[in-house]
Amino acid sequence: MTATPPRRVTATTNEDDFNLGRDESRAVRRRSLRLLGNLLAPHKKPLLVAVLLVVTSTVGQVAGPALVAVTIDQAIPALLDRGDAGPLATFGALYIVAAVAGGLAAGAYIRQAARIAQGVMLDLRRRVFRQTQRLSLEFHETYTSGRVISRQTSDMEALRELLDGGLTGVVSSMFLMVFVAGSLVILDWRSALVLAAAFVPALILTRWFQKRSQVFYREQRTASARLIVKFVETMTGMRAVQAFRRESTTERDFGALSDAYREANLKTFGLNGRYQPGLLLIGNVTVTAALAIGAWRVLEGGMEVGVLAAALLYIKRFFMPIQQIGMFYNAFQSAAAALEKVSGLLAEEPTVVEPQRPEALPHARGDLRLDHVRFAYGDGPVVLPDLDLHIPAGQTIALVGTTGAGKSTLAKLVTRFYDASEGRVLLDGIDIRDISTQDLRRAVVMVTQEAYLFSGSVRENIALGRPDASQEDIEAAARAVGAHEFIMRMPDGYDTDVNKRGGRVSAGQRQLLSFARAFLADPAVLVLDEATSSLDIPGERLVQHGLQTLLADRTAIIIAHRLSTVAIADRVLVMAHGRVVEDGSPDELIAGDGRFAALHAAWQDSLV
Ligand SMILES: Nc1ncnc2c1ncn2[C@@H]1O[C@H](COP(=O)(O)OP(=O)(O)OP(=O)(O)O)[C@@H](O)[C@H]1O
Repeated sequence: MTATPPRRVTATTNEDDFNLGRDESRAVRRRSLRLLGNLLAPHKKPLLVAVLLVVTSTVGQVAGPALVAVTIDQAIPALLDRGDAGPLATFGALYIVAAVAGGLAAGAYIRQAARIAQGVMLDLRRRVFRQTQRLSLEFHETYTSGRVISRQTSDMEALRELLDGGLTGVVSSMFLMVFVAGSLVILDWRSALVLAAAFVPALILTRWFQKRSQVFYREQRTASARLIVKFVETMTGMRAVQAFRRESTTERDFGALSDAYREANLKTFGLNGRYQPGLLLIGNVTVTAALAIGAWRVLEGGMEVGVLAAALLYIKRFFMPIQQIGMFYNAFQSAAAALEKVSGLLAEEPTVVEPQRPEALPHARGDLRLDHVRFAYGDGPVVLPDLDLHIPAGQTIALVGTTGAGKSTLAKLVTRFYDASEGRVLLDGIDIRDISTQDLRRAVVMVTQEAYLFSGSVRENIALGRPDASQEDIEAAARAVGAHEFIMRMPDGYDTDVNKRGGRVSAGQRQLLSFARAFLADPAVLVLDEATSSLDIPGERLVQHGLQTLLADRTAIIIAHRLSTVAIADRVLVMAHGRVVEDGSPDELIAGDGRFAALHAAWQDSLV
């Protein structure tokens, strides 16, 4: 028995686990913080300005109670005892100045923070988009598009919510707490001791809340991502869902996932429902205790009334921001969990890497060689054990074989969507890993079954691989593959929008458009996954004719599903279990008694 190979761990491997181990959790946190630091780095100066503004506004706020104390203890007695209104006017004016300066600075701080936050979001959105395009096909085949979508939508939204409102509040709250505590120590250290005693249970409660909510918020993010994945999957697979009457099953699954999401949300709210009243209670008890002790000290003559009033105001103010922090903790946890996921996606590395020192290949001839290629997807079983193959320039190969034989895999290796696990793929004698992606993509083009059309005009869709192509070139390509006539019959000809009414094309027409696209790109090697859908006979003839024009003079590998395609090939390769089991011209193989001869006979039978 062979031992199972260890699971390959990449940055996104553990993103669905919301109960991470201690080390893993730390590593994930560190990764998010690194990303955050990286995102904030270009905003150092604006950040400094924001800090100065928040400090100014906090000083304005903490000045209030201190001014109340001196007003009660000095200014009012001065007026009452000596009829001197001077101190009252001075302290009153100072109070107004502090309030106005604090308010203005707070406003400016909010605007400054918003500017930084929007800058960070813009940068992050772009990074995620760039990264998803940079990552290799291997990543996209395992990390579903729904997940990428939830990274770019709901996770971004969570971060935006935090940066737009929450964070600004939390930062100013924290400053306020520190300044209030400092002022209280200066004003009356005994009252500060009462506050310090209350701070301990508040801290314990906050820590308890933090720990549990971290798990709950991860759970919430995961549940929300699962919901989006399910939704996107159902929408993209709507035809299959309806064709196989899967509506009730998918609805049930979606319902269960929605329910899990609701549960996850409820858990976080439940936690908050205990945390906030807890804090409120601690705050009120502290104010009461400070009042009782203070009143006793005032009676004993150890404390002035104004100082007591100011101390009580400070204590009340100290607990206000904790509550605010508690409230924003929601947004913070959500955003932290979102940042963890986004940072995981950003930390992924493409499996197919651009060569360090690429060899130039501006004009490939199209000579292909697979030199003892061995291949497995990730840690999976070996799909191609040992493929040794030479395809001279200009040859048209038809690949046939049972399903799962490895035909598409071979195509993905030749186009370098994946790299061989062992052995080499050579184009004109150069290892394709040493050819720059740009040269390789120009030399080798893959036409897939789905013949994907992007929103836009027919012209733009044909010119996909050569956006600077002239109208003449585009039209010539369309004429060559036999697409010109039907394009001209469309409402706006080449300018018809493929997503609008009248721009909808049939499966065969779609294929012709993708042939025109490939013809215009003019690669030396063409890899073509023939559509399995059967076309009507005129449609098939049209496509066949287009295909023949497209193939002329280039090296071509066609994953063939039609007998007519095999007939135009120079050479047929029959694959089974990742090996080439028959190799020869169509005529040679038909004359023999191998698999292809049997397949050919069956095909012919199906045609009569
Ligand atoms: N992305 C992937 N990850 C893991 N295994 C894969 C992946 N794609 C294909 N395989 C496996 O590799 C093997 C070969 O698949 P491949 O798609 O190359 O076959 P094929 O000959 O093109 O089949 P078909 O004619 O049905 O398209 C199959 O066993 C398949 O399960």
